[in-house]
Amino acid sequence: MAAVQEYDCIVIGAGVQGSFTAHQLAKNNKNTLLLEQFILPHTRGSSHGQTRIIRKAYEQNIYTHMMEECYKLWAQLETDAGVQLYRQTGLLLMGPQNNHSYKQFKKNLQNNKVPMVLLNNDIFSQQIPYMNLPDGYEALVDLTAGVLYADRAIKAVQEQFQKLGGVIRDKEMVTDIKPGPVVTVSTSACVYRTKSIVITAGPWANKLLTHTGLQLPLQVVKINVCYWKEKVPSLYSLKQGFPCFILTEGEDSNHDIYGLPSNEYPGLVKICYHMGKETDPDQRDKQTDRSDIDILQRFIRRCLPGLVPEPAVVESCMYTLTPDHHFVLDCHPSYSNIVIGAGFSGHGFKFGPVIGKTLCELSLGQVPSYDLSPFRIRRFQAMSKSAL
Ligand SMILES: Cc1cc2nc3c(=O)[nH]c(=O)nc-3n(C[C@H](O)[C@H](O)[C@H](O)COP(=O)(O)OP(=O)(O)OC[C@H]3O[C@@H](n4cnc5c(N)ncnc54)[C@H](O)[C@@H]3O)c2cc1C
Ligand SMILES: O=C(O)[C@@H]1CCCC=N1
Repeated sequence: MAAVQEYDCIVIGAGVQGSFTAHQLAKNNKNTLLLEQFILPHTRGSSHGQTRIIRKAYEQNIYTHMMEECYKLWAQLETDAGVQLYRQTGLLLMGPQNNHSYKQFKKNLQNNKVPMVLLNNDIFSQQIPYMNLPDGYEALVDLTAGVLYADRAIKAVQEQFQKLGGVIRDKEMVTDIKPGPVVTVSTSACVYRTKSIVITAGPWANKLLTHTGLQLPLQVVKINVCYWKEKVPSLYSLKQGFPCFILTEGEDSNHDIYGLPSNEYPGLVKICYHMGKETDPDQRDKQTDRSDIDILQRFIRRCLPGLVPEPAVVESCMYTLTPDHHFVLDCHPSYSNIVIGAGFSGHGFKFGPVIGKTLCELSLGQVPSYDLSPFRIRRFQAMSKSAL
């Protein structure tokens, strides 16, 4: 039988959040192990794929504030790794006139002096040809926004972690956690002992937390990641200057619709609905609901006449939603040496560097750089069922 191995810290889950957390711990001279259940890279969680939107446009000040530092940390990673991870495109935000959420986005951008432009109907048609602004909608552009090259980013941060002596073990599923002043972590291959653990297991968070007697009010949904063909190649391409976009609360939908310019698959534009149907993460492909695609087709027929209104490619990804769609960044209520990063609710990628820094601070018992009250577990109160 293999000897029990010891680490200062073990991070469980090598998606974007676990990878940045492990890197940050290694930067703080902690002997760190990053465990991943699947062979890396894989496409079965929430962090795979080539692109994600990065933006400062948020309704809540805390996110815009965190993004200030995130942009700097993304740039630092680009320099350290010698790869381009960010491409500025701007983010076109469209919302119904007098809509509370849209007004809040605008106000928050203005309060934070984020470079942006307001588009009236005439300017909209000049600046964003081949797109129709829905009747009664307003539009603005967050000029700081753009595309993150997601799969490159994860590879880069994992390589930086390993350069600092960090260890990644993939194809090693955590099967048990025994809390205590020293935590015992059992996997499909080994047993480890460590002073502290960080759980960044994405859609599997509650499955892992069972071992610690905690369940969070998380809902896992499958997202149909749809790519739509341009009728004329490059009409909506990154090279032609087409921006990322978000349509807040579409005319016939309760959730946002968002898109990125064609780039990763030439001639195909990624446009998705910001909600999906519930799934067990281990049974993702059994969830075959496509009602979101009907909503997207109606939107595309009305607003993007240069796209074929039938998805050319549909891939799968998962969101792990909290009831308020804010993250969980906290210590376990009963064990201060178990730190949890979960519930990134479909908008966590861009925050990876700051999430990593924050979870590392919690793990080291340091005062967090940000006010974490919106992200604390206690906000769920009655909802979180602690078996302790
Ligand atoms: C379609 C889609 C579009 C998105 N668009 C954007 C966007 O434009 N901008 C943005 O900022 N965000 C976006 N997001 C959200 C963002 O991608 C997620 O918030 C982020 O990837 C979550 O990362 P994570 O590390 O928490 O989870 P994951 O990436 O799922 O990582 C968790 C990891 O833990 C591993 N794991 C779980 N259980 C175990 C175990 N027992 N043992 C070992 N390993 C385990 C899993 O295999 C997995 O690799 C999008 C998400 C999706 C799905
Ligand atoms: O986080 C993002 O920017 C994207 C787009 C809006 C909905 C969710 N993810």
